[in-house]
Amino acid sequence: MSAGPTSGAVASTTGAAPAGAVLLEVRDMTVAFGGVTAVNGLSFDGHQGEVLSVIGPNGAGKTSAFNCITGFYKPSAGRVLFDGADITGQRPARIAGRGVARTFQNLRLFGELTVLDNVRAGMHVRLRQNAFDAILHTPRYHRSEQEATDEAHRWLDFVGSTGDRGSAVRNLPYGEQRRVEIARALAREPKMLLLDEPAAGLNHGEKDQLLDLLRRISRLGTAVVLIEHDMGLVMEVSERIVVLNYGKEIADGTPHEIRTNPAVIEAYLGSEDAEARAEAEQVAQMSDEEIFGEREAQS
Ligand SMILES: Nc1ncnc2c1ncn2[C@@H]1O[C@H](COP(=O)(O)OP(=O)(O)OP(=O)(O)O)[C@@H](O)[C@H]1O
Repeated sequence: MSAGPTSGAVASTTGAAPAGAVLLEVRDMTVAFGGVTAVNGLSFDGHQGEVLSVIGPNGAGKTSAFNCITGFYKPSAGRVLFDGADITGQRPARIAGRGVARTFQNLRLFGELTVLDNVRAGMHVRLRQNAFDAILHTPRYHRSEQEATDEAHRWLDFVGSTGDRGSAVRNLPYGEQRRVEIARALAREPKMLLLDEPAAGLNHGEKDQLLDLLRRISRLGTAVVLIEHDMGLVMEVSERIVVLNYGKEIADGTPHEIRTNPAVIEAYLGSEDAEARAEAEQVAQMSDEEIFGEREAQS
């Protein structure tokens, strides 16, 4: 078993592919629910070590696309390739085993389990234990359990979790629970991490911490794919942005290209959804210096 974030083990698990290599290939993906076509012929790539955001007004098909990539839905048509392998329609556990981890729009932690056990649950697939070890509690089993506990602590440190790690996770404030969910996903040492609206419900300070965390995850060599409505965060953290509207991709480019793309502005401003219009206004009011200056200063 690897030794967690402080050892640099995560970067090594991202495989031999060179930085920037294509990791995820979504090809002509369609997702239909009865009469509703949630995703309509979507194609995009995700690259190793990249922060990619998928944005679009409510109902644009972002979560449905995530669900297909991670095996929670089967696409009605099209293919998903990850790290060169066709994963279309595979079960979530199989896809996770290939190095794809995710978090959910609505938290999916084991509420009654401790914070520590929630994170340890994220790494059980990697533990070198067999039934023999587990039943007889062999020295190898104890060693492996201790290593898992140590590693869970390191991931919780990494995400900046400060809550009581021995208490039930449901007792933690919401922002803390979000961090624990990310720690659990990272404990799988994924090649790619998909985050569905990680800033939802966070206060200003927590969003700043999330921005910093996303950058640190990216520096580990893990590709990050983000669904997010907070346009300030999206513009600041993303290397590339894919924009969906009514299930179709309407743009794919850098934050600057997306911010000035007339089709994107129209999709947001033309939306009946007040939240989407507010997002568009938020971005329109930001200057390039405001969005990119801080990033350049830190890079
Ligand atoms: N399980 C489902 N059954 C039926 N319709 C669904 C299902 N999941 C999503 N849809 C529909 O598919 C469309 C796309 O939904 P989806 O949740 O993927 O959009 P989204 O871009 O993630 O939206 P949001 O930003 O609000 O989370 C919507 O019209 C939605 O009502």
